[in-house]
Amino acid sequence: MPLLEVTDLSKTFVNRRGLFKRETIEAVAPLSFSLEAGQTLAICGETGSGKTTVAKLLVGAEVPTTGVVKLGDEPLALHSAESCRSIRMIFQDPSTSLNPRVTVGRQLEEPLKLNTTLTAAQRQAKIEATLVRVGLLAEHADYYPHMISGGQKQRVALARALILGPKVLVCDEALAALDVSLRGQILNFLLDEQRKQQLGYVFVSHNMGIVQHISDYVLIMHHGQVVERGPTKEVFSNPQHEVTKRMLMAQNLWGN
Ligand SMILES: Nc1ncnc2c1ncn2[C@@H]1O[C@H](COP(=O)(O)OP(=O)(O)OP(=O)(O)O)[C@@H](O)[C@H]1O
Repeated sequence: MPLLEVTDLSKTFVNRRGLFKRETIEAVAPLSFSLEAGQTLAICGETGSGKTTVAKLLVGAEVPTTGVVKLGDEPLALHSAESCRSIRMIFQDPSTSLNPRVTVGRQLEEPLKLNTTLTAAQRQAKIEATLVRVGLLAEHADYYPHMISGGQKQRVALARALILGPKVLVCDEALAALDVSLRGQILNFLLDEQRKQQLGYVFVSHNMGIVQHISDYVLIMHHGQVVERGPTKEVFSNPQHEVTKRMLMAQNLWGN
């Protein structure tokens, strides 16, 4: 049985234009896919293709127009404790996703307070262990975000995503803001965690180099539709759709 099974997930936004006019945007046309434990599915596409909307639908940050997300054989209810614990998201820019006025420790404690029955001492121990797990120090719990570097902030974001022991991580351009060497370190960490914990990753990115390195399967989106899908190796070595070819060529990964 797949770890995550998505059936006919779609999102249509309705924007008001003036008093009487409405404009509908089909950001994601009905989309189905499944993800096995320990595997990575990449969702790629150019700007505005619907990638981020898919990521937000998976973690319940947007309400779907249609569709079901199942974790194992259970449909996930929006904002249920189970979905908050099991599917966690890492955003592109940790400097905007971390609260500048709250210490790292308190930001990590928040999901524990909301989703577990751990005592204060148990929460503290969990926070320190998780900071060490992502390559930081226990003392970083007392720091404010402005006191640490961009790479360390991304590790805090990882710690916050991992602290509840999720089964699926959704990474939306999570490495885009990092320089190449930090990106390599975080990528290796993600791959290591995946191997140890059998995590499933949904990796949203327009960086085809990273996608090639990290993913087993790939979906290419264009204007809300999936235009190409398959095992990453096959799609990258023999792209069929114009958009896939264009993205690979633009990043010197095909046809040169
Ligand atoms: N809250 C919203 N209200 C109205 N339209 C929206 C909303 N969020 C996204 N859209 C529209 O849905 C479409 C898909 O947007 P989305 O952000 O998912 O694309 P994307 O592929 O992630 O793009 P990018 O790489 O630029 O982040 C776009 O046309 C966008 O303008």
